Amino acid sequence: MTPLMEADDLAVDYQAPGRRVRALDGVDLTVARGETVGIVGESGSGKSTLGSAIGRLLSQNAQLSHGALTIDGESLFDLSAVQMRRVRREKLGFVFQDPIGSLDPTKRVGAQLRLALRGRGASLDVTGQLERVRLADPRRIARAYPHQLSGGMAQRVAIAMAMATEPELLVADEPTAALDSQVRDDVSTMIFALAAEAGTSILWLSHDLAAVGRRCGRVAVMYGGRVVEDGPASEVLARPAHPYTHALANSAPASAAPGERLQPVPGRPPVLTGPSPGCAFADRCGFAIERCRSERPRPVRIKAQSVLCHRAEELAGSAALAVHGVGSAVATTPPVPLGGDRS
Ligand SMILES: Nc1ncnc2c1ncn2[C@@H]1O[C@H](COP(=O)(O)OP(=O)(O)OP(=O)(O)O)[C@@H](O)[C@H]1O
Repeated sequence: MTPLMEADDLAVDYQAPGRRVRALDGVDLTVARGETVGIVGESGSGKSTLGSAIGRLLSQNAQLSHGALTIDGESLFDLSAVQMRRVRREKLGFVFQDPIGSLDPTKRVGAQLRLALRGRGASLDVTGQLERVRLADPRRIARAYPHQLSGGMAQRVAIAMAMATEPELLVADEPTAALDSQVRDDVSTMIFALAAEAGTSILWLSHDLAAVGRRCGRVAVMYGGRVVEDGPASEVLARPAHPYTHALANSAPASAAPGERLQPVPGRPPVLTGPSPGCAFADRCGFAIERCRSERPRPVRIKAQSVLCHRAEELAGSAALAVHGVGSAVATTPPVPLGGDRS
């Protein structure tokens, strides 16, 4: 069956002053209908570029270098602007980190919600849409301007807009990172519940491994603009098969026992100016051999995981990649199931 979303060897560059930055260096990833996929990785690994590419919402200085991105079999970079707007309207929803910045500051919430819903086949019942995202006193909220809302309220409005048409895929780029910790969990729970009701797949871009492990069925780990490990969240986070996932999982806050110091991933992530000749993690990897620096790894299957590492088979199951903590947090909480396949 055609996957809902497929990135095939997707490479995207940014032209920055005086240099070119390769943000995506051959991403391979699929999202099936009804799946919840978390994308994790350090800053600069390419998560937001991938999320924006899915809506063809990349900044003007971005350029597709090669590869393809399809939604429901339609190749996004081959569509006209009109066709792309249709795909966005009918199939995609987006929620970003900065909720107030994603709303129009000059328009009342109700007016912009109505504008966003018009022509999208969604209910124009603005109050009802605000109630769905559990906003108390929706009439008052509809009359408010974005600056009169708290971050949590504004994010709920943005979620109402994104979910009103029951999109097939919701791309959520760190949607709770700017919120207070007590609101964060409520907002995440609500997004996953609304998606489950609507049968919407989720691509959840996040730094928070533990939250991804609790909420997503699958996790894709990005490094240097590639997906270096992909598989069931409980497996990837508890029994990583890529040295980078291992380092990341051990640096995640949930992996530290009380009083224990986190072990940051040693070194700094790369800023690529072109295709990486080998594994982009080689300079920071304790297991790297010469081949890692000169030959790009191809995907290897390790149990349910797909891994980009020359030494994955050798390292599989060894104590060298044991994770403390974050994996057990994941294993005890099954991900929220989605509402089923709409095809
Ligand atoms: N508009 C831009 N112009 C130039 N370079 C950019 C631009 N946007 C992103 N980059 C660069 O592209 C690379 C990937 O960035 P991206 O924002 O996609 O990563 P990320 O994993 O989402 O990071 P974060 O978690 O910090 O949001 C980085 O090296 C970043 O500096």
